[in-house]
Amino acid sequence: IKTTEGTLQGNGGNYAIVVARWNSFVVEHLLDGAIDTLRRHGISDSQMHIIRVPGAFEIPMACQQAAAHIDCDAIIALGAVIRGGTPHFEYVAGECTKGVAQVSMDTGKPIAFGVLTVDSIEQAVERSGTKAGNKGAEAATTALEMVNLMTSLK
Ligand SMILES: O=c1[nH]c(NC[C@H](O)[C@H](O)[C@H](O)CO)c([N+](=O)[O-])c(=O)[nH]1
Repeated sequence: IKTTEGTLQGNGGNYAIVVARWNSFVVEHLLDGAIDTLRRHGISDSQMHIIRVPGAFEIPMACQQAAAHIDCDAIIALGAVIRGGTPHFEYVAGECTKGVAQVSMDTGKPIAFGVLTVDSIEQAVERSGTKAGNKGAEAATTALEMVNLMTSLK
């Protein structure tokens, strides 16, 4: 059975990292995890481009513009949508998730989804470098693998 899969080897790919400013006390740890993971796989800082947006709702648009105008082989989307007791959470989390998936398919660019959608600040802290790992680091690993996969499929 022929199988193609991406390795986690460093590569010459360029990585756009779209980062939301909302809940930055958590999101900055996701960013640190993503950058550290890329560096440890041999990606140089010159292969990374950080794009900052106000909140998760703006992430899809920034991903779309990055895919269109920036030389990037993959995008890493980082943010934290924390349920604040308002229905706002549902709309923001839902639109961000749907928007990122849509942009990835429309542009053919891999977008690693490192946007936390959690019920509490504690859950967000757990997923940004404590008990439940670092979702930013995981997203960076996904991006590396997808860049290598895309190369293998060509
Ligand atoms: O990134 C987030 N944006 C949030 N809202 C802002 C939104 O992403 C937009 O920036 C805003 O609506 C302006 O368009 C959040 N909440 O409202 O809870 C949140 O938890 N996280």
